[in-house]
Amino acid sequence: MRRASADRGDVRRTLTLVRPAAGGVALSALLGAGAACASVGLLATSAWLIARASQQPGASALGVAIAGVQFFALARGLLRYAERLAGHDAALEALAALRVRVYERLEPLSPAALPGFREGDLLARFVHDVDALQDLLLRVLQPFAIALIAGAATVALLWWLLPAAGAIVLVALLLAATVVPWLTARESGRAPAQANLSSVTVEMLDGAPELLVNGALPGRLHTLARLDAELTRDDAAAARTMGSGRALVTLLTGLALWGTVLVAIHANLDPVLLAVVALVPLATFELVGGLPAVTSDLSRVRRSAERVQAVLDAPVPVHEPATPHPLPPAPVLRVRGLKARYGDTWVLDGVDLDLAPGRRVAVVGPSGAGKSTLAAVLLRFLDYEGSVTLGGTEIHAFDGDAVRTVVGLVAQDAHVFDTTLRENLLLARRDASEADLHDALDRARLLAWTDTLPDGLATEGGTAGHRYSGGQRRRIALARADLARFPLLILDEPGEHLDAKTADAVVADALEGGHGTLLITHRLTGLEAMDEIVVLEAGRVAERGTHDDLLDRGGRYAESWTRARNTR
Ligand SMILES: Nc1ncnc2c1ncn2[C@@H]1O[C@H](COP(=O)(O)OP(=O)(O)OP(=O)(O)O)[C@@H](O)[C@H]1O
Repeated sequence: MRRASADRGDVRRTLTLVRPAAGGVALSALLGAGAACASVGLLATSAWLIARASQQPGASALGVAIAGVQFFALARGLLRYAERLAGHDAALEALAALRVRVYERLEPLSPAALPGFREGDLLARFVHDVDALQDLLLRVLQPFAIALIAGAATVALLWWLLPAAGAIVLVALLLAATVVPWLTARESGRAPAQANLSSVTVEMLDGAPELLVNGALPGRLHTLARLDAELTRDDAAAARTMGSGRALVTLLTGLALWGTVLVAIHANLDPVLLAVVALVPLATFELVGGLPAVTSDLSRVRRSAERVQAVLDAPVPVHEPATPHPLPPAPVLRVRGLKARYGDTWVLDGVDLDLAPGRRVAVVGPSGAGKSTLAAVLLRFLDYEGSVTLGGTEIHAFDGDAVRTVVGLVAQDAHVFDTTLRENLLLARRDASEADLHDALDRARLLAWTDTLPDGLATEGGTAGHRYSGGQRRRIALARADLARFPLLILDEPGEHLDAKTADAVVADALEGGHGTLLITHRLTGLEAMDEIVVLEAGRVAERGTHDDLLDRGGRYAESWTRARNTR
């Protein structure tokens, strides 16, 4: 019960999101109702014309009816065309508004809070579920409104001709519009089943090499086949209930037709009008016949609304200011007593740090110490407590995107897009010239490699740049950061997954360029060049100083450094 009202709440909230399209939907429903009424009119005038013509009156007696048939036939076609146009226009407008809304919500979630959703599931929510929501307008609200208006018009016409016939059709229509959809209503499990299928497929494709090596692929394929069978079963069950619904409506239509004919005969109705009374309900029952599908669509839309609203309701990890402060001229970061958390778990507690152009700071510490979280705060991906100022102003007073024009990131898993090398570089600066690209590649030491590529910068890298080596991908990310010319740059594990020689070279090159550098690393080599090394442990600063200071102190850093040197 609580679930049903929560679903209704989600549908209602979805409706408020698509409110800009309300005018278009109302217009399209009116046009559709007009087309349905024209169908009723066409059937009525045709029935009258055929029945009257069989009595062989003069041509003048049929003139108006002939004009009526032409008018209704033409009006029906034109109105239906206009209805489709207006309806799809409104639905596409609503869809665009929804997609933008969901995307706007995903964007701030992506760096810190997306792990709450499985990748494929998120894709299904963004693509299938948002798509399904347009059906709320086109396949639920609109058909219902059209059936209501056209049904009322038919009953009114019949009531005027013969009240008993009007009453019979009214009862049959009410049964077809309420009891039949209620009988055939079923919970649609399509959205979750489709999301499961999508999650497992994405995960399987991403982890294909590991699954193959560990012999786990057959198991995954089996799961995939089971989920696929579930989806097929759900679709088949939906088709069966829909078929039963349609059969019940057909039965009601037949009974209503017999009923109207019998009462018309009993009332000694004029034979010409009897033909009209017998045929007119057909057009309306055709519309009502679609209502069982509407309830099944509504159930599907509810599931999708619930899933989309879950994304929209996910807590935002960072709050943007209502009126952002303009960026300061001096890109100087000052961190004092910084605390940060995920949910209720604090992962940074009392961190101090200073970063300015030309200054090099390394943050080292064991896995889970909070190094990447510190980067997330400085990049405005995560809210914080304590103080983090940029040019003297708290960074939460600036727009997050503006902060990220000052503080750049070369992430541990920097993404290389499935496009050309040139496009991957231009991501950092759209207006970069060939000379700029050349210089950036040179500084990232990629030129010797790119010069050997037959297609040069037009070389495609494949999915996530898998046609490049790990070192090349890392250097592409460095070249991108170089092009963007960030005054302050965070390098998150630039040497990770690279052999020691390549890693040392990448780190050394990354420090060049005059920008302020925050180097996050496990590797303790090459840190002699840093102005300060901050050792984080469980979110707190355990030690800080230069490489020599820390070695002299003989603490945690000196211990780790000596151990690392001995294993080299
Ligand atoms: N998005 C997240 N949601 C919840 N907890 C998180 C999230 N990201 C990190 N954590 C937790 O916060 C703590 C600090 O993680 P963080 O990634 O900052 O550590 P790290 O020092 O960068 O580790 P590593 O060196 O392994 O990358 C860890 O306990 C981690 O499990």
